[in-house]
Amino acid sequence: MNTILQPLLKVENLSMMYGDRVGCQNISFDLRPGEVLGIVGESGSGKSTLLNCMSAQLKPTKGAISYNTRHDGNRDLFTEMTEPERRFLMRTDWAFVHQNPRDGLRMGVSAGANIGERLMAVGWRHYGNIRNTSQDWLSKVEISEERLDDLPSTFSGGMQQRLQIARNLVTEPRLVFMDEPTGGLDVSVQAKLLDLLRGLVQNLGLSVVIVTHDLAVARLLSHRLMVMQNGRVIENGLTDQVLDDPQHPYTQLLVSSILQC
Ligand SMILES: Nc1ncnc2c1ncn2[C@@H]1O[C@H](COP(=O)(O)OP(=O)(O)OP(=O)(O)O)[C@@H](O)[C@H]1O
Repeated sequence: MNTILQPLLKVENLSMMYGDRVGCQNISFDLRPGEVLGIVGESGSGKSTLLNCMSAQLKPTKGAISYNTRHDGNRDLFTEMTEPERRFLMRTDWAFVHQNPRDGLRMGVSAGANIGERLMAVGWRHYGNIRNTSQDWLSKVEISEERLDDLPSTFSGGMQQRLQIARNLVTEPRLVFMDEPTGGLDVSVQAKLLDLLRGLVQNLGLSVVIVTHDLAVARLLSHRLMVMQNGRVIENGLTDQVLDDPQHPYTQLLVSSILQC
């Protein structure tokens, strides 16, 4: 069988409860290689809970999540992988872009070290190569190479976010989780960042799960869209289809509220 066509990530009947409170409930879907999946919904609908479970940062109360590993095929994240194996995945095959770049960067070390550190985590040792690759990635995310030795705290919010993206993508992960990557930025900065992200995702053929409350971001980046409400997925389909012809009343409301803005 051609492994390329197999799902990279498989989520089956996933539920997460916080005591009596529902985080997310009965969620199932596959993520294929090279696919960008957008998750939208109002605040408190369960988007972050789902993203955190999928990225193994939160152990679901029920259900299964399996990942098609490079060497051992499909493995369940929680019943078949150990904690060190999950952490290794996070440093190598996976990446996580946080809404607040401060959560994804080390603010006390230089921009170059932020990028180089990820390379060292996957075994790079040659200082010159690490520095050159870090420099290349700075320019890929449109930051002047002269800023290589500067601390991220001397960067603007948009630059910090681009640095976080460089740090995450430098090791060529197969799967990238993004939590509101353009949230908290000015509209003009957002547009530029979105353009950059779209180019990188296409060129690198990344599989991405992106949580956003912004339908314009979802439309621009994602192939497929899941709409969440009260912890459940209420609509799921190709992005254009969901946004142009929403079936669920809540999605219709969401789409029409954007059109009225
Ligand atoms: N650590 C927690 N303890 C208890 N309840 C939680 C916790 N985290 C989330 N919840 C609850 O789970 C539900 C889903 O929250 P979640 O943060 O996943 O939503 P969200 O769609 O990501 O919201 P937002 O867009 O505001 O980040 C909410 O009812 C929330 O109150």
